[in-house]
Amino acid sequence: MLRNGTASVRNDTDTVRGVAGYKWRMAKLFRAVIMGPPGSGKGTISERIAQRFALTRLSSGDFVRENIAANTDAGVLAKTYIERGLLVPDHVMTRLLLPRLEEMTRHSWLMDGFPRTLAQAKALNSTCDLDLVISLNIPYETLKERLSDRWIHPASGRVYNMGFNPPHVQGRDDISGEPLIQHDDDKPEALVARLRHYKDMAKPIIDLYKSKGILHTFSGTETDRIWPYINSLLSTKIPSTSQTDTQRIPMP
Ligand SMILES: Nc1nc2c(ncn2[C@H]2C[C@H](O)[C@@H](COP(=O)(O)OP(=O)(O)OP(=O)(O)O)O2)c(=O)[nH]1
Ligand SMILES: Nc1ncnc2c1ncn2[C@@H]1O[C@H](COP(=O)(O)OP(=O)(O)O)[C@@H](O)[C@H]1O
Repeated sequence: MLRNGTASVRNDTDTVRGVAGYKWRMAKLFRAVIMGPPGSGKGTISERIAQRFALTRLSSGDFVRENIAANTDAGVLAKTYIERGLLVPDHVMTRLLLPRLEEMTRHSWLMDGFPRTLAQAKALNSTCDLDLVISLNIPYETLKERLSDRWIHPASGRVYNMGFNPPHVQGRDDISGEPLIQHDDDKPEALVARLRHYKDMAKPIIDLYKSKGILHTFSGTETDRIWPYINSLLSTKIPSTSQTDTQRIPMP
């Protein structure tokens, strides 16, 4: 259920009476979060989930970049932190993200990159009821190998790995043909600190979702081997019409 003042849609099957006396059944919506350390495959798996289950894929990093590009107040503020390699403060992130989620009353979605702190998890919790949280548990050595081989198309956020999913033309984005770049913080020396930071921040969030009974953890070294488990879990959880907002059906 989205719980802001204006938007309010039950996050379960609901019926409303429409014009001309039809009853409409609101299809059940599905809201999920994917968590994991840097390089754990959140982006790669989110993309697969979004395609397979027709969910809207949301990325906090994309929201931040959009706001920076559009010069919104929150974007201008966020930029000052990102330029210093810092996380954006909780109150700025929630100001950026929660109104967008509240607009998505008719969509099923999967969020990548938020919440990253317990305060964010609590703010999200007060806005909507999550159905499921996926947590990826990937060994450090695997993360190190993957990230040292990761190339990004900065404008779109498309991600490549020279072994796993290389671009068609080396060093170039498949869609735009623009050059790919490597992030400094994907280098091994920065990675140890990033992973430690992730563990510290994620633990209370994971505990929270565990206590709510919505946490599902997947461990392994290869996305292709983890994916079938995620796929079969979601197949049991996501209604086939997840993206449909309403269906007109005869009701007794
Ligand atoms: N070799 C190998 N590479 C993989 C596998 N799964 C994903 N990758 C690659 C794609 C990327 O280059 C890199 C990291 O994957 P993602 O960008 O999907 O990870 P994530 O979104 O968690 O990272 P982030 O939080 O954005 O730093 O590893 C795999 O099973 N094997
Ligand atoms: N939930 C969040 N809390 C705080 N800052 C965030 C959050 N999500 C994104 N950001 C900011 O936006 C930047 C880009 O995010 P993202 O694309 O997820 O990249 P990365 O995985 O490299 O951190 C982050 O480095 C951080 O400064």
